[in-house]
Amino acid sequence: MKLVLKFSGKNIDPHKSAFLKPVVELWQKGTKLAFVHGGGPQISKFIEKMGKKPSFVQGLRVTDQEDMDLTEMVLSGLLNKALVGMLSQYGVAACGISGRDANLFIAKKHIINRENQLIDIGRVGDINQVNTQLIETLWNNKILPVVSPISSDGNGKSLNVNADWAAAQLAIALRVEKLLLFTDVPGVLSDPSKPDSLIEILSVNDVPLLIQKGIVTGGMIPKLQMIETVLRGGVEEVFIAEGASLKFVDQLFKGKSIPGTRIIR
Ligand SMILES: Nc1ncnc2c1ncn2[C@@H]1O[C@H](COP(=O)(O)OP(=O)(O)O)[C@@H](O)[C@H]1O
Ligand SMILES: CC(=O)N[C@@H](CCC(=O)OP(=O)(O)O)C(=O)O
Repeated sequence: MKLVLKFSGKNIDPHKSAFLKPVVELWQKGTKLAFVHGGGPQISKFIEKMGKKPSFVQGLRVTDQEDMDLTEMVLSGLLNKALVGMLSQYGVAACGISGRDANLFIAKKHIINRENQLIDIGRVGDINQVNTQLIETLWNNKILPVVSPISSDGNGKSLNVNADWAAAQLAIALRVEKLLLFTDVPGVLSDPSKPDSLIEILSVNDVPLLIQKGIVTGGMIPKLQMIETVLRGGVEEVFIAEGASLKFVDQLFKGKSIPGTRIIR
């Protein structure tokens, strides 16, 4: 079994490692795992420390060169290495890499087209090439890859890529069965103010309307925008849930439902 698992920054507490236990169990059972992580709140904290106000367009961070440097330090440095450290405490040999290592992710600059107006949000990228060689090498040596989404622009510089998109492109390139995205809400909600309005099964065809009607906003937009590409790319299922659902993940492989939203073709 092959899996890409993504944890958002909201799920990561560098001082508490218990949230990683289910990841360790999956890995120790022999699942081929690539662990992609975000770090949105942690990046924003450092940008604020510089006296700046973080800003987002369609759920993507507006990233000038100074923000890019901070983003790379926080994602590929601080958080990536904290995760590797916590996994090593559980006896797991993990290797922290970013999309820049061995050209894992090559990206081009992302331009937003809003009502026929092109909006430049700085050093933000879209991955257009994935080289999985490094991940395969790590797997072959029983080393768990921990992946920061910072990508190469193909000219030796970095681009800031949304961690959901990085996880999605990796899932397609590695031909995994499932892409599991863990966040701070129980899944996709039909009324975001009501945690009990969970949509348990969502068809990819319903996504444009959810965005158009304003039911899905903010960071949930980039999450859902890439799902059609992922499912077309051969991944069977995308699952969006709260971090706590990870401990039930075995059930998902037995075809049983667990708390969260399953998105299928
Ligand atoms: N319909 C919706 N259902 C669930 N969450 C939604 C919805 N619309 C907007 N959101 C927001 O999306 C957020 C998740 O996206 P984001 O903050 O980018 O997550 P992550 O940090 O996991 O990448 C939720 O915290 C919630 O505030
Ligand atoms: C372009 C863009 O928005 N990049 C994200 C990358 C981190 C991320 O996606 O982290 P979460 O999964 O915790 O949201 C950012 O700068 O916040």
